[in-house]
Amino acid sequence: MPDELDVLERHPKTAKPGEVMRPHNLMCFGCGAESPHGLQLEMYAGEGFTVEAKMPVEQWMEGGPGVIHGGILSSALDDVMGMTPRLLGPPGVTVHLQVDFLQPIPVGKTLHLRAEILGRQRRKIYTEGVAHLGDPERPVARANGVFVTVDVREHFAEHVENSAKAAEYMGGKPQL
Ligand SMILES: CCCCCCCCCCCCCCCC(=O)SCCNC(=O)CCNC(=O)[C@H](O)C(C)(C)COP(=O)(O)OP(=O)(O)OC[C@H]1O[C@@H](n2cnc3c(N)ncnc32)[C@H](O)[C@@H]1OP(=O)(O)O
Repeated sequence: MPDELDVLERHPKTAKPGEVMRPHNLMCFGCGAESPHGLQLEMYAGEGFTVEAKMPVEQWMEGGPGVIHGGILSSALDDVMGMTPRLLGPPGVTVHLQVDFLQPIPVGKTLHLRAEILGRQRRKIYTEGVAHLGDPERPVARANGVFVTVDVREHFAEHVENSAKAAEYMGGKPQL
């Protein structure tokens, strides 16, 4: 993370602490409530520059026998960290993701996910994510992500027709 950082300020219209945050997109693999094969994470704004979510570790998420697949865990951390730019204003897309897997995460447990903005410089938002199984003092994974804010209309213009929600997005009435 660079030394010279911008001042962080919560956007006046962002969710207040304890409120649910709108999904990136109803079909988002991480947070989309209509994504049929997705994680369907419900995210809550926390205090300061934080976002929280809980994810039951289900059988279909298995990687090694009885434990979560690392890619599923990475996706969940990516998406929770990826929600934090919304606390400041425009959404950001992941440009860098790093995950440390500290402990095996058993199927049947509930994963507690928390992301926090560490700093911002221009369009770059530096974040960290932590996962635990109920005891915040015993993290099972840690992550860092860098997100770059984008003008969503411009950024997705070339690809939005591939979305399952293309008609709504292109009709100018996105159901976010
Ligand atoms: C119509 C539809 C409505 C839909 C409404 C939905 C809205 C909701 C959307 C949100 C969705 C999120 C979903 C979850 C998170 C994903 O899953 S996102 C998916 C994976 N990520 C991607 O596809 C991003 C691919 N990358 C890109 O498209 C381009 O790299 C970007 C991000 C647009 C940046 O390109 P650019 O605009 O040309 O900017 P660029 O100057 O290259 O970089 C900007 C700054 O970032 C830095 N940077 C770039 N890459 C890196 C890197 N890898 N590491 C560190 N720094 C970097 C640059 O050095 C530069 O820094 P400064 O010059 O300011 O110091």
